[in-house]
Amino acid sequence: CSICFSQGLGHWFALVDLLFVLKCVALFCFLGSGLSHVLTLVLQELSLLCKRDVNGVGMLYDLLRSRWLQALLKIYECLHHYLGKRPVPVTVQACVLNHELVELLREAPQSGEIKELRRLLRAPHLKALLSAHDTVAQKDFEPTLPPLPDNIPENEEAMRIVCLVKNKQPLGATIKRHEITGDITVARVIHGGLADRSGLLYAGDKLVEVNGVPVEGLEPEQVINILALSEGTIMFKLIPVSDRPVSNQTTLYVRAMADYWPLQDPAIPCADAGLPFKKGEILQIVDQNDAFWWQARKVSDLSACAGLIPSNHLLKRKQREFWWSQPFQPHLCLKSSICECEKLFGWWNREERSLLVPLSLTAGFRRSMRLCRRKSRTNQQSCYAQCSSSCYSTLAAPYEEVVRYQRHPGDRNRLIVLVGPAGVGVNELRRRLITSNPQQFQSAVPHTTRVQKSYEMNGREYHYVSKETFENMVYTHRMLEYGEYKGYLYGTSVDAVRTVLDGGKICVVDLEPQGIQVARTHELKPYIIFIKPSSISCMRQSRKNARIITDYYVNMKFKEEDLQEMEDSAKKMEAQFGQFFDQVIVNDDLQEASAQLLSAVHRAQDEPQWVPAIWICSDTQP
Ligand SMILES: Nc1ncnc2c1ncn2[C@@H]1O[C@H](COP(=O)(O)OP(=O)(O)OP(=O)(O)O)[C@@H](O)[C@H]1O
Repeated sequence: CSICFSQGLGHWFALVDLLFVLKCVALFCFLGSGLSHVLTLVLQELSLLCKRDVNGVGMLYDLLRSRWLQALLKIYECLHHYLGKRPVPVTVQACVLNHELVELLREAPQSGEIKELRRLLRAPHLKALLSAHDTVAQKDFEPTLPPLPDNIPENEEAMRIVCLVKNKQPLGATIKRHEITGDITVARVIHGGLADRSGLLYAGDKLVEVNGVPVEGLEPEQVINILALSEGTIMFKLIPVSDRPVSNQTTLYVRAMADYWPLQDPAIPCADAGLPFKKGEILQIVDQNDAFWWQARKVSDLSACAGLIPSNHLLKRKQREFWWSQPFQPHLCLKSSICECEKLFGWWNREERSLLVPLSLTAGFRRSMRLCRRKSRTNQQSCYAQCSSSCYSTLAAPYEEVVRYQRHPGDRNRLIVLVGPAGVGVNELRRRLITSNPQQFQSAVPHTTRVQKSYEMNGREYHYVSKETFENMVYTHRMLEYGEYKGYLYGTSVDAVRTVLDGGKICVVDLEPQGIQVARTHELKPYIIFIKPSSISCMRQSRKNARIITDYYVNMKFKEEDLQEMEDSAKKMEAQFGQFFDQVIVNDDLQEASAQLLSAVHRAQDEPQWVPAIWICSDTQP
C-alpha cells in the first residue's frame, strides 16, 4: 500500500480527472478493512471510466489489476487480520525454565529418554533459540539507558545530557583543553563516526561531566581514561556550543600527490584520528571547516569513518619545511625536472633503433640501444639519486582535484602512455599491442632534424624537419619530449599524437617519466601505465633467454647489474612519479603482461576513471 501511495499517487494526479481521484481516495480511507473489496470497487469504477476513455485511466486500471499489487494487498490483509489475534508469550523466561528443568532431570532416575531430553535441552542451539525467544517476548530490542540524574540544574536549557551506547567503534570525536579557561571542549566531530551519527555532539560543546565525574580541572587524557574504562553507556553532561557550525560543505575528490603518515606527524592534533594515505590514492574530502585539518576518507573504503588529513595549504607547508630541513644538496631534481631533464633523456637511442630495423613499417618500433639509454640514464641517476622524492614534490600541489570521467563513444580516444625503466619491456609490450590490432593501435611518428635516408619515407619513420622548425616546436610547447643525439634533435610532438587520435585510433607512446606532466593535458587526457619489473629472482628466470641489443653487441644477455639497475630505477620512478600512474603492470610473464595491457587500454577508453577536474571543468587547456 505504501508503494501504491508513494509511487502511484503522483501519477494518479497527473493522469486521472479530479473527481475520480477524490472518489478513489475516499475508498482507500477504508484501508485495513476489506482492502480487496475496496480494490474491486475501484476496478469497477475504472472499467466504467475506461469506456468513457478518460485520460490515463487505462494505465491505472492495469496497475491496480497487476498480480503483484493484488498479492501485496493480500499480505497486508493477512497481517491486519493477525494484528487482532497476535500470540502472547506463555513465559518471558524460557531460559531460566530450561535451566531449572535440566537441573531437575539430573537428579531424576537416568532412563534413556531422560538422558536424551537432558542432552537436547543442554544443546547450545536450543539454548540460543530460547534466549532469542526471551528477547522477543520481553521486547528487549533497545539498550536500556540509565535514568536521568535527579539533580538537573535549573538552567536546564543551557545544559544537555547525552547518552551514547558504547560499541566497538571509536566515539569519533576529539576533545581539547582551552589554554586560558581550562575548559574541556569537543574539538571536532569526525564525519561518519558514532558521535556524528548520533547528531548530539558538536565541536565547541563544553564538557561538564562524563559518567557522573566532573571534568573540571582534568587533563584531556584523564577524560579519555574515564571513557576508556566505562562500559555500556556513556553519559555526557555538557553545555552546548552557542552557534553550531553550519555544514554547507560540498564533497570534493582529490588525488594525493604525496604520502602522509599521521603517526609520524608531531603536529597532528590527534594522531589516532589521522588518515594515512599514499600518493596516487583518491580521497573524498568531507569537511574543510578547519583551515589546517580536513576530514577525508579513501574512495576505496567509503563506508569507513573519516580521518584527519592536513589541508592543502598545510601539507604544502610541511613539504617545504621538510625539504629545507634536509642537508644541503644541489637539488638537481628541481632544476632538471623543469627544463634540463627533458634534454637528458629520450630520443637519441631511438634513432639508433631505427638504423637497426630500417624498414620497419610501423613507426616507433625501434629496438633497444642499451648503451645509449644507459648513457642517458647516467645523467638521470644523478637526478634521481641526489634528491629525495620530497624535493620533487615541493613543486607540485599536494592534492589534485579529480572527477570521474568516462569517454563518450564519439570522443577522441585517450592517449596511452607507457612508462618504465630501461629494459623492462616497454617497447616489447607496445609492439605486441600494436601488432595485435594495427587498425586500432598506433604509435606517434617522431620528428628529427637529421637527413632522410634513401630507404626512409617522410612521415613513416620520422618527420624530417629543419633545426629551426624543431626548435620552434620546442619553444611553442609542441614537443612531449625531445633530446639530442650526435648533433641531431629527436622528439615526439603533440601534433603527431593528435594525427593518430584524429584518425580514430588509440595512440600508444612510451615516455620518460619527466614527459608525463607535459602530456597531462585536457586535450590528450593521457592514461599512464607504469611497466614495473618483477623481483630480480623472477627476472633471472623470465629474462633467461631474453636478449638486449646495445651499441656494440646484438643479442646480449641481461646481466645481473642490468636487473639490479632496472629494479632501482623502477623504485625511484615510483617514488617520484607514482601519483600519476593510472595503472601498474608487473612485466613478469610476457603473455600475461600483454593481456593486462590490452585490458587496461580498453578500460581507459570505455570505463569511468578519475581524471584531473581541470580537464573536464575547464574549456581552456591547462
Ligand atoms: N616479460 C618478459 N619476459 C622475457 N623477456 C622479456 C620480457 N619483457 C621484455 N623482454 C625482452 O627484454 C628485452 C628488452 O625489452 P624492451 O626492448 O622492450 O625494453 P625497453 O623497456 O623498451 O627498454 P629499452 O628502451 O632499453 O629498449 C627484449 O628482448 C624483450 O623481448
